[in-house]
Amino acid sequence: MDNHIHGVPAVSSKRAEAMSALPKIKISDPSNRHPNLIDAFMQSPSHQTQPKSSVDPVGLPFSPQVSSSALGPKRSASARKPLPTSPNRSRDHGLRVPASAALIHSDDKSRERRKVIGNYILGKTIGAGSMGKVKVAHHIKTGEQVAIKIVLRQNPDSQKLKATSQEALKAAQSEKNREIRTVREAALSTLLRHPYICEARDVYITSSHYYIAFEFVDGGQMLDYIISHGKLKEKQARKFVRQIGSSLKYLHHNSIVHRDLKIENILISKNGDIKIIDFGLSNLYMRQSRLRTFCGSLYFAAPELLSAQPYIGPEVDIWSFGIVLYVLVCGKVPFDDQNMSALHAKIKKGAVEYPAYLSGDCKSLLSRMLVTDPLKRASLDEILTHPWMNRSYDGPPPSFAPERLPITLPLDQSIIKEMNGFDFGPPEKISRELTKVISSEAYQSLAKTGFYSGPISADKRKNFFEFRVRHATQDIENPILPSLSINSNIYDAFHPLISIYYLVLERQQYDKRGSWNRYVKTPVSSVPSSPIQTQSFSRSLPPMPELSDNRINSKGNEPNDDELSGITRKLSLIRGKHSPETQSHFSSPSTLEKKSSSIFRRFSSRRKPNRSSSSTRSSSSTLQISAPLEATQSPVVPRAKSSSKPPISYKNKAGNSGNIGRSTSVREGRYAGVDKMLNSPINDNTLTSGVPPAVQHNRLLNPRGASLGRGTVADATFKQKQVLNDTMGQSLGKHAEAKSQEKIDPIKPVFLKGLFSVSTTSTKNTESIQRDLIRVMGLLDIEYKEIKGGYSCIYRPQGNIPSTLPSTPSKANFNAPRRHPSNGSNFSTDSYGLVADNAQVGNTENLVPSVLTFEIYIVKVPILSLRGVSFHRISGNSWQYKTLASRILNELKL
Ligand SMILES: Nc1ncnc2c1ncn2[C@@H]1O[C@H](COP(=O)(O)OP(=O)(O)OP(=O)(O)O)[C@@H](O)[C@H]1O
Repeated sequence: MDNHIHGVPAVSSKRAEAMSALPKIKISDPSNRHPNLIDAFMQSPSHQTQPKSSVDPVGLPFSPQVSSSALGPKRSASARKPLPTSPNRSRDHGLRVPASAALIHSDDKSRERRKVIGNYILGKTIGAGSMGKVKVAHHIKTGEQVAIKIVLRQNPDSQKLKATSQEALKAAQSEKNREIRTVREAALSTLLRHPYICEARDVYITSSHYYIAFEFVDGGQMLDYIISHGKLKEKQARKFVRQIGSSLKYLHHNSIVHRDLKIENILISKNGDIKIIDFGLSNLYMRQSRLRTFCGSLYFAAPELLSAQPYIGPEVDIWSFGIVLYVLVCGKVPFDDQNMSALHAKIKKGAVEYPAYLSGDCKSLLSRMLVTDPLKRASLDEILTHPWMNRSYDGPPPSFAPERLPITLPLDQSIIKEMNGFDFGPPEKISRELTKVISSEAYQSLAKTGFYSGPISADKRKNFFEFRVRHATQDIENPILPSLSINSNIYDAFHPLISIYYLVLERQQYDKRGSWNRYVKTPVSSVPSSPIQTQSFSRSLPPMPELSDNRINSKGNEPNDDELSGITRKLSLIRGKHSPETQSHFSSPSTLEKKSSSIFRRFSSRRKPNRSSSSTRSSSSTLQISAPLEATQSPVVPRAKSSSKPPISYKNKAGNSGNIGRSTSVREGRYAGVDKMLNSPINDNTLTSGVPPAVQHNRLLNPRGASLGRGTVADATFKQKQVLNDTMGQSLGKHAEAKSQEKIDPIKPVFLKGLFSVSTTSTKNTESIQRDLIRVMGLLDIEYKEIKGGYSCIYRPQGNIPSTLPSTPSKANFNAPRRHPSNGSNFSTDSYGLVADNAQVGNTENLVPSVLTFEIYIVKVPILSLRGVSFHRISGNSWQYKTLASRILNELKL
């Protein structure tokens, strides 16, 4: 077993020196492990224009004397969606950033000291997962809001690397794998262009962290949506489901499998469309090959993953898609149990209960998706053409894949050079392999016989089939999925190298033209006689530490990664440019969905005025939540206790139990191993490596909420406190001081596209809702403090959260997962494999539920004279959170 971490030299001693040498993206060591990255930046316009001290990307103070001209490299023009500086705009997460960079520098007071990463000023934490934290940030120049995912890098000085124990090796491997995933996520997210997929704007790498800046999706999480609405009407769900289907079609078409599709990874944009996030577990697939990383989130994981059966890829997304559909239309997961092994068994058995209210078509579709045998499970095409999917629509959702022409030789080396981050190896190797694929009989014969997107003729089918079968007999130990055995389109996941070649080419073309011709899908009927002409763009990648050889084998019992090429990994960095034209495309993807059954129509059709005039956002409606409270930082507010306990500040509580749990994904989960480990005792020593505090907490305390994220964190408690502090956005040192009701500002208009249901809106006035909220938070022992527009909350469960009180039946049509408080047991949660690696199943009563952090906003719907509450989860187990939010709604009696 190779436990050496390649290409990761020590950096700490030269960090300060390098900081002053590199102006914008400071790589800590001149002999850094990312020479390509350094080169790229040194050659970039940003380097030439920026004074040395302008920005410290690793969180050092923003230098006030920097001139505005030094702000942000021109080429990193991630300003597709410049935001107004209106104080009325939607949740700003506690950070005010003027659109003019000069404003930022006009004041050299210490209060201007902010954390800056590249072109972005970091704000508060808006999410936390197994990979790390996600913070809101604003572009220094444009004010554009982004969400920056921050992932810890492996510390080359880590003692773990020198240790020889199995546990240390495992931990080191785990960190390494986390890095690989991060790089892959960055590489993919910067290449993908789809209206329903969250796109990365920039990637920054420092000696200690990765920072991936994503477009900010500000309509909330689908999970919150479900909490607000309960289950959705099928018509409403259809819109979302079609969008998810469209995204998957695009991904699979490009040889990409998401592998972590779940309700938490679906966000809603301001204009009411979905955005899929979190490509941390995604990978490239090949029809002739099998993936062997058994990862995902347990509730959403396909049965074959639990049995550690190698898989092609798309089929596991389809299962997860089925679970998501079920959650949307039923308001609960189809397989649930507090006992881990029982839950595994249920998923593997796949017996789904369909509520009587589901339509026949919906049941029919679900029953084709939630098929335990992947060979019999519906293909994506079958799903997308299913009658339920197309009711009231003209046809299946489009993939939004751009028009493509066949690739011809010689290859464009500028593209090859940019095909980094996917473990393809050096350019020469990529070139060699790709040439082989293109020269293959199968590819050539398809190229000659034409390119078709519709049903294929028997002859063509035969060609394809023969090709597949030939390869199958050589490479595949399992039968090929019928739905994947035949290509109906040469561009459809023919080979990962081809897919990435196209994606890079399209990115280059986009960068060159500033437009993205993705919506014109014209069947190509001829083969070009010359190579595809391309323009290069900068996509420089630092080298990635090589994977060690201790990959999982097909038995699923070793750390592993997918094996597509098995060659040296390269880090990837893309600095994509984005143009307004693209934004205009993306601002209204729904226009392509001709008969969208928008659940938002109710509001959007009525209201157009009164939006922030400076807004350049294209959304047809604007979510504007303004503070009922003072805009300045408010002191920590005690619970308005109805109980006799004294108010407790965050600080007091965080010091005791600042653990954040969250339902997360199994980063390298081995569900097969899970089964084996079900009776293993918890071993703390194996848990902490490199995993964010939330995850560590989950690992320690929450068998089903844990994640197999990687990395090292030596002092979990400290980090947990840090996360809490960050999460809460201000220091925790102050004692609580109740705010009087008079301090509440009138709520400014909020315009929400259907984000409310009867359960979350009310004709009550603001003060009344606030009073109720404080009462309920006190009742439920929820710590809170006032923030702009609402409350920032921490819940540290002492026991279970009853989903309802007998006396207060839920108004929300919400079916929380069963969490029985009896016998003092705690929740078990919604995740996932690692847990089982460390937990004693059948002993769930010993598990401690995770801490939940979330926000509650009081909002106003002006035309309807309604007020309401809106939830936003920051961290903690999704289903516990869902239960708690439901309970709050019940008690509020809006
Ligand atoms: N682009 C975005 N816009 C707004 N919020 C985001 C964005 N990306 C992530 N978030 C928030 O951060 C949370 C964590 O993000 P993400 O799922 O990517 O992290 P993770 O560490 O990979 O999580 P997990 O362990 O569940 O896989 C999300 O649930 C969401 O609330």
